Order: sequence, then structure tokens, then C-alpha cells
Amino acid sequence: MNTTAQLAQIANVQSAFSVLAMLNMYGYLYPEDAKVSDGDTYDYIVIGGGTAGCVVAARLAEANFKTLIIEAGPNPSIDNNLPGLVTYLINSHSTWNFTTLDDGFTEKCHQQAGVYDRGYVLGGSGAVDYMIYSRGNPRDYERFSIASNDPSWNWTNMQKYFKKSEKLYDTRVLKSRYGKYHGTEGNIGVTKENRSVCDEYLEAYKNAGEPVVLDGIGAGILGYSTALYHIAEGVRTETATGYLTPIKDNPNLHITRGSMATKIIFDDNKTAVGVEFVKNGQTITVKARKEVILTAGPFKSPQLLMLSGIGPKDDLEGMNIDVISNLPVGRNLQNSIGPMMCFKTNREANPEPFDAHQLVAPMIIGNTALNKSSHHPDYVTVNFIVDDYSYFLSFCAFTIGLENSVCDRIYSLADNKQMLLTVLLNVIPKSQGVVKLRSTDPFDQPQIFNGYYSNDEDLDAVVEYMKDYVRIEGFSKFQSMGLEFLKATDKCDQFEFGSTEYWRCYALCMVASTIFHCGTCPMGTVVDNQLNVIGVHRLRVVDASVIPNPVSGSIFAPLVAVAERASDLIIKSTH
Ligand SMILES: Cc1cc2nc3c(=O)[nH]c(=O)nc-3n(C[C@H](O)[C@H](O)[C@H](O)COP(=O)(O)OP(=O)(O)OC[C@H]3O[C@@H](n4cnc5c(N)ncnc54)[C@H](O)[C@@H]3O)c2cc1C
Repeated sequence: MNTTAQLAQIANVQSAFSVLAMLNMYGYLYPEDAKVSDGDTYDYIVIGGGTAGCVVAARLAEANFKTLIIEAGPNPSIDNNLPGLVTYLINSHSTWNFTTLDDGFTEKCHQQAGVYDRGYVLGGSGAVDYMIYSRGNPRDYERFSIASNDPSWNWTNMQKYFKKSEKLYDTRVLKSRYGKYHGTEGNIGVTKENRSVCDEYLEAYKNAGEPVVLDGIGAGILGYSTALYHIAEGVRTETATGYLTPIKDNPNLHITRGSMATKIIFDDNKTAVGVEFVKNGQTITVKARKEVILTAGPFKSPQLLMLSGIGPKDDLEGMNIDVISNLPVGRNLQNSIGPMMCFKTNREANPEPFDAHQLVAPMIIGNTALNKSSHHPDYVTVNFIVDDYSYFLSFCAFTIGLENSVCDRIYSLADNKQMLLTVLLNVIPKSQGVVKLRSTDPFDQPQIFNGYYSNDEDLDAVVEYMKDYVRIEGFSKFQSMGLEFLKATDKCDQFEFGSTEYWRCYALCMVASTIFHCGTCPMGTVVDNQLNVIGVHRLRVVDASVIPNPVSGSIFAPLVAVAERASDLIIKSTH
């Protein structure tokens, strides 16, 4: 087995899945495609049927508003629905395949600067993501409140939206003292990792001084616990299936798929009055009686705003775009990143037979504070227990995008033993990237500069976190499991192993992106506390771009809660 062969296998399987996707086998689950003609009028037009877009459109349709979703992609297919197939979804028929500009260092260990994929499918990135379901902690939402100058975005207030959207299936958690933090009637089914292989690792983390908790999200507590996933009864739950399927015959809900929004149209009073989109080569303009709601995600929403005249004045003028509102659109790109760290154990790797209804590698999530009296994590670890080496090679080379030689080296060092694979994330990165227009063609990818470690403090912080985390090797329980850190790359060998210089080199080379991007149209500077775009009327953004800072360890669940709240705000402010 080697990485080249594994990548070839992925390409073959992906071709088969793209053919299956054309059959639209799950089409019966979703609303039929609407017949939309030039000049048609809706109460609300939602641009992008992704994670947030499906929530908002469903709530508006339920509230009796005639609502149109304009979605570029098709319906989800079998590889979107079955959790075990997630490895095949990057760079696939259901993603946009964005890449970033060269940042000068990531390419040392990676095939290219960065794979920044997003869902190109109804349900959006929630239909291609890794399904980790968590809420972050109170400090993350305090930062929303500060950015928006509105305390109502706080953690306590957001809990009702988490509960409203969640349907937790795990009876152990529900019966525990954490049960009260969870929802049981919501649209997003959630299950907990329960494979017994995790138990030994949880014990070992406990032995290493980390709290082990049954439920890692409800109270925003520190410690280690098995992951929650947005999976229910063996099937991924994203917002298309969770929110649109139950109301698929609602006459207020209209969807046009395969439709690329190219411009938001404003009248002379800077009021958004319609949207132009292209379907099957034909340009169609639709009108909004009440509002246009942009939910195209953290790369495409800023692109569309800029193409429509909302963005940094100098950049727009440089492209001969008339400026309607001069705002720092695209300027605050943020993401949770950190190095991938691999350990082998003395347990023989013993892969289970493939089961498409569950993720291949069980996950444990850790929230760690360096100062043990703190209530907030400094870093989050996403820990995979890996028995299946073909999965490992796919994750390493395809999902994280590391060079084949790096993945082959880890494979050989791991010596067919069970591995602990940790992605360590800095929860408060200070670095920022940028999304800019590449051209005035809406079909062009925007330019994305990832900005990883552009603020030196982030690298210093991550080095401290790695040094802290790698100490687990020295504790008796992990020692008895033979835990051993694997030097995944030889590109740092000029530095003494364990020195600050070594870890700095390792962190840069082995950086892994979570693809939890946010902040490109943040609350406070591009949208106000009600998510209205500043300086214009009747236009909101509701997607990951409005989230001003990363939420520790995930973004899907926080965004669903933000979209639930945004729906309330929109309905209450109905003109
Ligand atoms: C590979 C991957 C793994 C991830 N893993 C996790 C995880 O495990 N846990 C977690 O919490 N988060 C995860 N995330 C992040 C999370 O899923 C996303 O941040 C979140 O779903 C983004 O939602 P959104 O509504 O902002 O955008 P999206 O869900 O991306 O929705 C945007 C929608 O708009 C459509 N669109 C874009 N432009 C146009 C246009 N011009 N016209 C019409 N339609 C358009 C797109 O096709 C898409 O459907 C992951 C993301 C990816 C990509």
C-alpha cells in the first residue's frame, strides 16, 4: 500500500460516484426544481442553498413567505449521505475545489498551498464536511457580542437556538446532568461516537491529567470526550435533509438548482431589489419584495458582494466596479488551523470491515487549557484512532493535502500499529487571510490568501501547545500503550528534536486546515448586529462569513444556531 496507489483508488471511486450523482437517486427527498422566469417576484430570495441558506429559507417558507433558493449545485447524492464515504468528497462532483495562493511555506510538506474546499450541492458544506458537531465555549460568543456590539449574541442566549436545531439520539447523555443542554426535537440529528476502542484512550488522557467528560459541549467544559456527529441512524444530517425535506411540498418554498447567482441588483436608493443568475446559459433576473439574503459561504458571499459593488473601494475601482458601499469585505478571513501530529502505539492495527454508516476512524475531541484554573481552552485536539491504513493515506494526502512522501513516511514509521492521529487547533488565532476578486467574471474562483501564521504570535502559541500536548507520551497509561510520536517529516531534521525551532518548523510544514473558514463579512464591520449589510438596504448575509472569529473546534452547529437566530430576526423585522 502506498499513497500514490491510494490516490488513484480515490480518483476511480470518485468517478463512479459522480456518475451515480447524475442519477439523482435521492431527488425524491427534496423539493422539486421550480420553474423560474425572468421578472418573477418572491418575498425573499436566498442566494445559496447551503448550511445556513436551507435553515433560513425553510423558516421563511414556514412563516408563509414566498421564498426562492438559488443554488449553484445539485441535490446531495449517496456519497454525501453515507458518513463512511466522506473521504471521497474533497475535490469531488459536489465541491467547488477552491485552492489558495502560495503562502511561501505550506508547500514545503503539501502538494499545494491549500485545498479550501466547499460544498457545491444543496446542503452546502454541511453535506461534504467531517460531521463533527460541537458548540465551542462561552468566550467564542462573547467575541461575537464584542464584534457586533450586541450582547444578545452571547452564549446563554444562543443556547435556545442550539437546542431548537438539535435532535440528540444519545440516551446516555440525555439521561445525564448534561441532558438539559441538548435538544431532542430539532432538525439536525446528532449521535455520539460510541466505539469501545475509544475507552482506553480516554483512560489514558485521564491518566495524563486531562478531565474526561461524558459530554464535551453542553456546558462548554474543558476536557476530553468522544465526538458528537451530525449523523442520525447511520446517515449524515445536513440542513437540506434536516430542514427542507420535512417541508418539501410547502408551496412557499421554491428552489432553482444549477443556478449561479452573478449579481445582486440595487435601485437608486441602495436597496437590494433582485438577483441576477445564470441557469443553463440563460440569464434570469428575479425580484425580491422584502429582502435578498446572501448565504453563499465565506468565499462566494464576499465575491458576490464585491461583484455587486460592496467591498473595499480601491479594490472595486481597480476592477472598474461602481462602489455602492465601501466595506472591508473579504478582509478578515479566519480559520482554525494547526499541525497534524501522528503517534503509533504497540497495538496491532486491526481494521473493522468497512461500514458506510459510520466514520472510518473514531474521534475523541479534547479541549485543553494551559492554565488549569482557566475555564476556556487554549487549544482543541481532534484525535482519530486509526486502524485502517488506506483511510490514513486518504486523510493524509487527500484531505489534508500532505505530500505523498510525507504520508508514505508516516505509514512506514507506524509499522502497521494502531495510530493516534491528532490535529491540534489554536482556538484564538490572530492571523488573518484575505478573499479578493480575481476578475469581474462571477464564474472565476476568487483569490484566497490563507494568511496562516501571518501573525507570529500564532506560531509561538502553537509551539507551546504542541510541547504541552506531546507530554502525553510520558504518562504511564500512554506509556503502557507504547505511544510514540512519529517524526512525520525529515524537513526539520536540522533542528534538535523537541526544541522550539524543531516545533516551529514542524508546525509550519505539517499545518492542517480544518476548513472552518469564517469572518469574511463579519458582524460589526460588514454586517450589523442584525446581519444587515452596512450602507445598503434589504440585504443580509447569513453564513459563515458573518461569524467574526473561529468557534473552538467546529462551525457547523454554531452556524445552524446563527441561521436559526437570523431567521427570527428577519421574520420579526418583516417590512
Ligand atoms: C471538507 C470540509 C470538512 C468540514 N468539517 C467540518 C466538521 O467536521 N465540523 C464542522 O463543524 N464544520 C466542518 N466544516 C465546516 C462547515 O461545514 C462549514 O463551515 C459550513 O457548513 C459553512 O456553511 P455556509 O452556509 O457558510 O456555506 P455553505 O454550506 O458552503 O453554503 C454555501 C452554498 O452556496 C452555494 N453557492 C455559492 N455561491 C453561489 C452562487 N454564486 N450562486 C448560487 N449558489 C451559490 C454553494 O453551492 C453552497 O451550497 C467542514 C467544511 C468542509 C468543506
